[in-house]
Amino acid sequence: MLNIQSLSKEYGKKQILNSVTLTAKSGEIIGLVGENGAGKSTMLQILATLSQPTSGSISLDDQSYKKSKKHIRKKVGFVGQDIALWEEFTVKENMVFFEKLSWIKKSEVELRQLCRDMKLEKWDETVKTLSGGMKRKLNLAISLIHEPMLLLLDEPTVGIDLKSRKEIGSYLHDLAKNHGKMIIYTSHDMDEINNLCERVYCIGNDPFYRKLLQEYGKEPIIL
Ligand SMILES: Nc1ncnc2c1ncn2[C@@H]1O[C@H](COP(=O)(O)OP(=O)(O)OP(=O)(O)O)[C@@H](O)[C@H]1O
Repeated sequence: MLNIQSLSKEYGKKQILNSVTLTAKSGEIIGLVGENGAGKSTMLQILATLSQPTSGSISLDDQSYKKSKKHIRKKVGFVGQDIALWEEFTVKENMVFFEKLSWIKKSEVELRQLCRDMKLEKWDETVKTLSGGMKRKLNLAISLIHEPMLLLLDEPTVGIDLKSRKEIGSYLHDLAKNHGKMIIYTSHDMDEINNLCERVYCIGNDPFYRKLLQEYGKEPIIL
């Protein structure tokens, strides 16, 4: 269970997140929408322990973010908007490198299967020769090596072709429903959010997003 209580974030005098309270259970996929600059990435970065909230508390499976950062990091997978890969290494070398940093060990066969699950077959190709979408698939595969229980995905499918998006969506759905992962997902693609997420939160009380969510038959939940 992820438990976020009265979470606020300010940058200087600018309030980005204002007393956010939200809980998520194993198997849930939660969508975050909102205009550019609303605070979606800020929220994910805090949940990934990469940024500190100004106030409020977070716990994952009753472990406090404040007290157990090291343990929390073992349970969280994060795919940020920026691609973070070794460009001169092959796909395989990137997977093996990040596996070495992981607390869960994986064989080469398992690492290759993770890439296949993301519809990435280019095992021996240098990352710099891959397309943007392929790099995103590799980033996603890397985020799953340590089998996180909470997966934070910040616009993970930007640039990924429609067929692969659909397949990755099914894979994420399976991860949540059959393997008990919690997933928090941001995207500007409302169809994607609508298909994947049972609960959708709007960051910032913007009438445009309230209306959009209603049009999609989602109860708008405002943060
Ligand atoms: N390190 C920082 N210092 C100061 N302000 C910041 C910092 N990081 C983000 N911000 C500001 O916080 C606000 C929220 O940014 P954030 O990246 O979370 O928005 P977002 O909803 O993810 O936007 P987008 O849809 O464009 O990705 C923005 O106004 C941004 O300028």
